[in-house]
Amino acid sequence: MKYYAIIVAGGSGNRMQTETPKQFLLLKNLPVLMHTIKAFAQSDTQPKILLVLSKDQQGYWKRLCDEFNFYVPHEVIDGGEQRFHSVKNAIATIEDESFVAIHDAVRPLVSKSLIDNCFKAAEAQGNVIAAVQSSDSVRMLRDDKTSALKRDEIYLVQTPQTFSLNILKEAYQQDFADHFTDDASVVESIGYGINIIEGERGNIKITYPIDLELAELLLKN
Ligand SMILES: Nc1ccn([C@@H]2O[C@H](COP(=O)(O)OP(=O)(O)OP(=O)(O)O)[C@@H](O)[C@H]2O)c(=O)n1
Ligand SMILES: C[C@](O)(CO)[C@H](O)COP(=O)(O)O
Repeated sequence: MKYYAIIVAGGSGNRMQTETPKQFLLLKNLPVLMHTIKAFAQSDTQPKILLVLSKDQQGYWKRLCDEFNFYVPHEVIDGGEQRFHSVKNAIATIEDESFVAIHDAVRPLVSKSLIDNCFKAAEAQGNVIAAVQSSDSVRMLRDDKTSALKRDEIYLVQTPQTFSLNILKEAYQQDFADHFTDDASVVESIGYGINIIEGERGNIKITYPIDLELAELLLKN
């Protein structure tokens, strides 16, 4: 069986509000994206790495690779307008029967074991996404009223999100919809049930400046 990892790094990081997009910011003296790619390269599964970058950031990435002597093999693919389109562009380049893990470039603390367990579980069940249960109480706002939700029924979704290629090819033929915030929502909308594997509390997504500070603290030397 063949294995692929699609690392999506085609975003502009508006919420981070830094001039340099967050995937290139330094985390313990190495760009965030290099930590993420290394995690996949060091996994037992050894997936082929497809890196999605917006066209206008590809030159910058090449210069960073030279500067940091970063030689992990990977193929660069053009990003799209939304995360959905970036993933779709990468899927279009894969042809062989395979399992594909899709991962946010800005989740650099993902462990090798979570990556391997996601591939194993997806092979057994067709798809799996990493998620953790909420440790906070949760409320829903609807029509100006808030109401409590049952916390143990709520999962906070992470990546990797891992699928067989044929499921992804079918799902990503759809037009984009605003509620497609991750790959599971795209796959679910054509009728597949989504399986969950226990994620990692440390597998944070760098979204706001405080997340980068947290990642610095969490990253082992
Ligand atoms: N057109 C896009 C948008 C996002 N992403 C990637 O999807 C991941 C999760 O997205 P998010 O955290 O929202 O990143 P940004 O879109 O860059 O951030 P923001 O929403 O704050 O602008 C990131 O690794 C991001 O680079 C992508 O590949 N292509
Ligand atoms: C895919 C994701 O990381 C799962 O939590 C998340 O949905 C990405 O959302 P964003 O708004 O693109 O950051």
